[in-house]
Amino acid sequence: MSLDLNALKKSELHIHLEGSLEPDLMFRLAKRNGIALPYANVESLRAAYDFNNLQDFLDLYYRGAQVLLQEEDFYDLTRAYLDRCRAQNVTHVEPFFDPQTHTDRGVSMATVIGGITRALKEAKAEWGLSYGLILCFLRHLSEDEAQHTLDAALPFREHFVGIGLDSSEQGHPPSKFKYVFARGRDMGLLPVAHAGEEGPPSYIWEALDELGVVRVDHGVRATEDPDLIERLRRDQIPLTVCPLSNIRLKVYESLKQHPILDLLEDGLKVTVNSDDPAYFGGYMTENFEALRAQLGMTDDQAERLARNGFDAALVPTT
Ligand SMILES: Nc1ncnc2[nH]cnc12
Ligand SMILES: [Zn+2]
Repeated sequence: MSLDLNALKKSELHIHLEGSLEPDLMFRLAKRNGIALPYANVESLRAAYDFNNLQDFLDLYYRGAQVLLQEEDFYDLTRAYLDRCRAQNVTHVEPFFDPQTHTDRGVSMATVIGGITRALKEAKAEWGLSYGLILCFLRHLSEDEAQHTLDAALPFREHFVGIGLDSSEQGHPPSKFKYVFARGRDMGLLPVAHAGEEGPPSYIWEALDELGVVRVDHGVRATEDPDLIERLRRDQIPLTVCPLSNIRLKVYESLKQHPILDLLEDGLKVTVNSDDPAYFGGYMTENFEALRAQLGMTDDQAERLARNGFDAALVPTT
């Protein structure tokens, strides 16, 4: 009998809440808010989930997020994701949210953070979930806009523990956000950043040396730079790897080419995560199952990957 990957206790460190918006909820919220979607039904929306790269996906992801308007919408989104966590024995989560995607449409920071944290607190009280929320800056926008976003979030400082960097990677190096990250660090916010998903290894170096990140999101292109691999191993910098995402966004042609298990065996602190599960065909269990089916992940490797998810957490886990 092999290990039950759904029952395995797991921690998720790389999940965009907006990326957990399932098509049926998207349609329900569109109806509730009187928003027209450019798709006739859930099936035709799902059929559009055929991406050639990160930008292709982001275009749909930002459009989908437009159905989120009221506090209740952010609550329903987060609650639905946390219900999946409970069903898959994910007992700790450190989710990202993208305030600029919402505040730029006139939705207030209070509405966004209020809905998300209500669901997180409820899950903690109901079934003992532990969590830490991470506010992400959109890297295709300017550093000034990121500074304004941090200002707008300050009244809610107690509700998030970290700052992150996401959206279109190519052409938007981490160094572009050096000052806002320095300010966030001074406030005690823990810095993380997407780097080396589509961007070159130099972006991972910048995330480490210029933003001072304590964890790298994706980071898979580190495999192109042996000195960087040595740095990540020496300092045990966690990588939040997202296998199904990397296939859907064509970072790798198939999981058979994915380096996650080689990185694990090389002594790097790699973790398994879902990224945008509603768009990429799976939550945590499905990601672990794909690694077993396609890469021959052993039970021992699954247990080490799951344990790394807890070791790499920013805040205490249950
Ligand atoms: N995989 C990803 N990379 C960069 N930005 C994102 N925003 C949501 N998912 C993302
Ligand atoms: Zn991501």
